[in-house]
Amino acid sequence: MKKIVIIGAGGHSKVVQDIIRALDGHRLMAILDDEFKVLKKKGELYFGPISSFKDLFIHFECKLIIAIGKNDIRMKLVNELNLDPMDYETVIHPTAVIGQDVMIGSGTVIMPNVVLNAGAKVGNQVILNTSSVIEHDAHLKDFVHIAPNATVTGAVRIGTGTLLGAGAAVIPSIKIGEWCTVGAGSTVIEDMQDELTAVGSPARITN
Ligand SMILES: CC(=O)SCCNC(=O)CCNC(=O)[C@H](O)C(C)(C)COP(=O)(O)OP(=O)(O)OC[C@H]1O[C@@H](n2cnc3c(N)ncnc32)[C@H](O)[C@@H]1OP(=O)(O)O
Repeated sequence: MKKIVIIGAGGHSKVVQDIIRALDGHRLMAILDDEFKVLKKKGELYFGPISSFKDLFIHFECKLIIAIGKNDIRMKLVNELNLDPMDYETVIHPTAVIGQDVMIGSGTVIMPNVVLNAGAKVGNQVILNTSSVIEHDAHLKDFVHIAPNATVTGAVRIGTGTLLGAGAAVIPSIKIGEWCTVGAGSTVIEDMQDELTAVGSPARITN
């Protein structure tokens, strides 16, 4: 039975907790967030500040998930914790459909009803949120978040830390840079350089 420690106690964490409960062979052991001051067991679960993961790692063989939706904060924490990628659990909801020759990085969370098609590559600490579709041969770098119902079509490239908003779509072979934001419901039909925001259909740059 894999023991799972979740960092983060917000809305995204609630969904990740549900996924762990839905997975055979996994047991949720702790929720860590700096809103908790000291490590304490309540019922079946430990609650404590983020730093208390070290105590848990000493006493138990466990894996960590950073369940924080904001890409920059997730990256900051990964850098601060400086752990081996093997210390992070990669989570795939049982209803997700995963194609052949797919690569999925460490700490990545794949939510219910996601479709990840053949030849896709997904980096570390990525969120593929509920019912998103990642088509064949698309490549997503680390810390990307594909929000619910968004569609990444064939051979698209998405850079580190980019958020594709809920229900957004990207047409085939488009390249989106690092730390971009695509508004909810928008349609990206042209390449985007780093650190840009685009909204609308077709999506237009707003910064
Ligand atoms: C499980 C979960 O909940 S996952 C959550 C995933 N998150 C999302 O999907 C949210 C995505 N975020 C958005 O769509 C936001 O609107 C952003 C980031 C694109 C823009 O946010 P802000 O910077 O606060 O922009 P603001 O609201 O001031 O709008 C700026 C302009 O863009 C327009 N705009 C903003 N968002 C959109 C959008 N999604 N589509 C079209 N136009 C938009 C506004 O109407 C406004 O236009 P105006 O200048 O003509 O009045």
